[in-house]
Amino acid sequence: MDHADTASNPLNAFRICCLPENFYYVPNFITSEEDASILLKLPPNRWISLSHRRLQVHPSQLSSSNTLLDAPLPAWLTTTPPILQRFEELGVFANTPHGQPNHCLINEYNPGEGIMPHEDGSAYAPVVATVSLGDNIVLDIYDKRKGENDANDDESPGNGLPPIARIFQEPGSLLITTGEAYTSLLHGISPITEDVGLGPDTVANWDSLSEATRNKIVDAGGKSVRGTRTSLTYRDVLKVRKVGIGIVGKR
Ligand SMILES: O=C(O)CCC(=O)C(=O)O
Ligand SMILES: [Fe+2]
Repeated sequence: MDHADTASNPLNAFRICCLPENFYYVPNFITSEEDASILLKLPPNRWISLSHRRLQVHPSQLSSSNTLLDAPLPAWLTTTPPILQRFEELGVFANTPHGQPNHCLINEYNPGEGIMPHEDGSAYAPVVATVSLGDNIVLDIYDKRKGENDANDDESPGNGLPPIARIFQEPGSLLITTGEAYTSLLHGISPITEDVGLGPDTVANWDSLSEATRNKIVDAGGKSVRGTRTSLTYRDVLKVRKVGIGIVGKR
């Protein structure tokens, strides 16, 4: 690691090497106590059931034109624990229009659940910061281009080819996806009950995992059994509509 490089961009210390730019994996971004306390604060009445996961959207869903109605994110997603301050220290949203996230999608996956390969799209600045809670999970990364042999296979997002990389996310970790990694790649989570074939050659961020995690995977023969894993995916919505000002000004 180059010190000058890290001084100009603190995230450089966490870049996952050998993947398209840029994925950053920050282990222990929050403590296990903070992890547990956020899970307890998730409002039970905000879940939207989808076919292979549950979802919450804070502060609210985007409009059909991808516009966010201006409203603060709740304190349990921003200040207690001080997640936004930690983003600032790392410069996560330093180059986005609002300089900080204004939107958070929360996903919950039980064993056997997942999310199809997809891209997050142009409603957001090209930065997603994902805090993982509860348990381990593997994120699969796919090339967006179609494979040469599957011209008729529009049904297979991620072009039907195997993932180009796998990123193992421990609870308490932060994964940042930005730049080319945001715009040129797809990501997804397989709807399976255990992630298999894991090791130094198959997990892109293997060297950043805790020793305990690595030992557990190795002892299990490259396997990690899924539990319930929740993700907080922070984003900066480009179009924001302020409410109230126009009404106050009118007579
Ligand atoms: O749960 C994750 O880590 C991925 C979620 C995701 O891709 C999304 O919400 O767009
Ligand atoms: Fe996504």
